[in-house]
Amino acid sequence: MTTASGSAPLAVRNATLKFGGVTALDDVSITVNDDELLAIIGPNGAGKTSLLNVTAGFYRPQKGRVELSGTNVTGLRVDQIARRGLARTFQGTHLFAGQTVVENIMIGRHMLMKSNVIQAFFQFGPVMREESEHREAAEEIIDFLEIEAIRSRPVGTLGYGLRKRVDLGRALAQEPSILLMDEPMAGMNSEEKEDLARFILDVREARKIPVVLVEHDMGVVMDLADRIVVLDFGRVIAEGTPDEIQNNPAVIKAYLG
Ligand SMILES: Nc1ncnc2c1ncn2[C@@H]1O[C@H](COP(=O)(O)OP(=O)(O)OP(=O)(O)O)[C@@H](O)[C@H]1O
Repeated sequence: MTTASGSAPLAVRNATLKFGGVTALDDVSITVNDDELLAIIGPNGAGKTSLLNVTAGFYRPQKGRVELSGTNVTGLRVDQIARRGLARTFQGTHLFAGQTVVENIMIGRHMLMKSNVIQAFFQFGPVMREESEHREAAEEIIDFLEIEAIRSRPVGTLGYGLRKRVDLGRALAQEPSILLMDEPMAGMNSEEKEDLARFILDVREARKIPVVLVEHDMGVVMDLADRIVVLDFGRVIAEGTPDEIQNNPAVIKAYLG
């Protein structure tokens, strides 16, 4: 399935990324279709985070390209790609520990704000209206993620599972058309994993956006993914449904070494 324009929401085409002598990605191509959850798995050092970083504009591949709905975005800055609808959550979290939950979620909204300081000076009314619309959107996300009780707490005082949920809230506040999640379950206990898995399913239901999930927890991957791409030593070694991947000899070999 593709968008109305006939292009997939995200395509990475023949990306090669090298760090000195290390080839992190070697001619990697992936396509993410409308409304699907694509998981990217592979042993440590396989290139999963590098692939997300190339996609989000943190790294520019030496070869290949990244397309969002058919538009080449290779070489654009991270914020330019984010404004084109790509949001991500991070390994660990990228939140401001001293700021409250609401403030951190509002940071995601700022990406969308039209007003600048000069407008704020001359056009108080419209700017206030815009600000209040963004506050309302942030409040909806807080409801959706069931974090009302902690809305005024500094993020640094929260446990890991809740911080990850706020990070998801910050990403959703950007109103993305595609969401990348980098090892969201790492460091979580099983209850926190179940909670986050439920929210990922809810996001898909409510927003109808594709999600790209890099994750080591195979139980989570097999439960959530529509399709899986397997990387090993920077190359795609398999691609298929969870059933196909679990029975793929090349995948079993990569994991068992
Ligand atoms: N900034 C960097 N500088 C140098 N080498 C890097 C850098 N980032 C990644 N690499 C190397 O690129 C390769 C792929 O790393 P990457 O982090 O993408 O793998 P990964 O599959 O995400 O691993 P993990 O599951 O351990 O997070 C590794 O050999 C890694 O050491």
